[in-house]
Amino acid sequence: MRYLTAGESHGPQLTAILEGVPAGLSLLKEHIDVELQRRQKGYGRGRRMQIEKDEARILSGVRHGYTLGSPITLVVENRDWKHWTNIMAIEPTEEEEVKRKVTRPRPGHADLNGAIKYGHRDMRNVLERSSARETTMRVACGAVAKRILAELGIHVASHVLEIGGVRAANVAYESLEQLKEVTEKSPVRCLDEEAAGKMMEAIDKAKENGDSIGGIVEVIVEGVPAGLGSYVHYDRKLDAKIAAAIVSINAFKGVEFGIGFEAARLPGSQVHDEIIWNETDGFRRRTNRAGGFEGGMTTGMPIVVRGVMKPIPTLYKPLASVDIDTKEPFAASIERSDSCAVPAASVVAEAVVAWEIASAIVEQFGQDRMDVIKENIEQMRRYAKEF
Ligand SMILES: Cc1cc2nc3c(=O)[nH]c(=O)nc-3n(C[C@H](O)[C@H](O)[C@H](O)COP(=O)(O)O)c2cc1C
Ligand SMILES: C=C(O[C@@H]1CC(C(=O)O)=C[C@@H](OP(=O)(O)O)[C@H]1O)C(=O)O
Repeated sequence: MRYLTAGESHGPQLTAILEGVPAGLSLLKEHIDVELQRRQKGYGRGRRMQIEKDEARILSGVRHGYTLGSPITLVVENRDWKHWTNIMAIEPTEEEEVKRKVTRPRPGHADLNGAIKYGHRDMRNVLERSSARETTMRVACGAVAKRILAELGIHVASHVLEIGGVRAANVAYESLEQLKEVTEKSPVRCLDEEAAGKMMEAIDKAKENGDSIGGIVEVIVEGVPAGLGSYVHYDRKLDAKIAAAIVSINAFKGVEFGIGFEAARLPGSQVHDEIIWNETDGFRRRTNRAGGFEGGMTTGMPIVVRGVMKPIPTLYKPLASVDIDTKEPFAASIERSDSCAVPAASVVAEAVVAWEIASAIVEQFGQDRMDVIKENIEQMRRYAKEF
């Protein structure tokens, strides 16, 4: 499966075309809208999220509630477009252009590199597309992937582990259902209520100071059979694909699986997961420090992947920059901005991970039909149990 997204942040709409989604998947607009709304929540976001009410329209590839196997087109309207029509669609006079042009690149955003790469003297032509508004469509595509996974008994959830240096305690959760219940109620999508309060304080403080903060999110996937992905080529390793998907999210700079970077500091005896066997479950691991991957393939244990999000680049107290026209030093331009988008980004992380896993399943277990995929995956599960 693959998808492309299109659309400017302040243009009329966002579009995604999804290719290779199997036929016979039950898919309703509501399945997508629930996920879009989850992405819009989260403490620390700016005023834009009060303007937008993201909902999807399904324009192709679905009939009477089921996918057809043909390309699926999804669109989401930008409500903010009506405030930006002038700037986005009407050609300015020379005088207006000088006033409107964005010429002061923000450190940490795509402005300067994008302007150099595409030859734009008005960096609005860069920021419109480099904006994380695009993650709306990644969540829409992820919602379709989650529908595939749910039909196969595979479930995805996420939570926020850290914001601005405040770390959640290792709160054990009973099940993914319970984890979802708690995180959906938390304004910062955190399992640890006490830490959540401190995270919100840290966000308030950053905002007051005209600053921004980042954090760490964790995505967990349960029910994935062993042997998904492959060790035979670099580009068939599923953990590598997931790592790329996480780092492709705007402002994500690092990724780890299981105990992650901690593995560098521990001896092998405390890193690798011992193999056990019993009649009912077949092979399992005693622990899951590997986070569900060995050799680019799933182990059958839950997938646990974390992503690091840097602080938002747009600061109300802007950093030093240089005007690209005058070459004079200036404070970078101030665009309306979030102070922290880590909770929202955890929903995006879920979506991109779900997409990679669903794609690997469709590729490995029969590409065209949901019923065939279901049968094949059940057969693989039986085979692994009896192995
Ligand atoms: C959900 C979400 C919301 C974001 N909101 C903002 C924002 O309001 N202002 C901003 O400057 N950057 C925001 N970002 C981050 C930028 O889009 C990102 O830093 C920029 O595209 C540069 O890419 P890079 O940080 O991956 O190098 C957001 C990111 C995400 C995931
Ligand atoms: C619009 C979204 O996020 C935007 C991501 C973003 C950026 O630079 O990445 C900048 C802000 O855009 P604006 O200047 O219009 O407020 C965020 O609001 C969204 O998540 O839907």
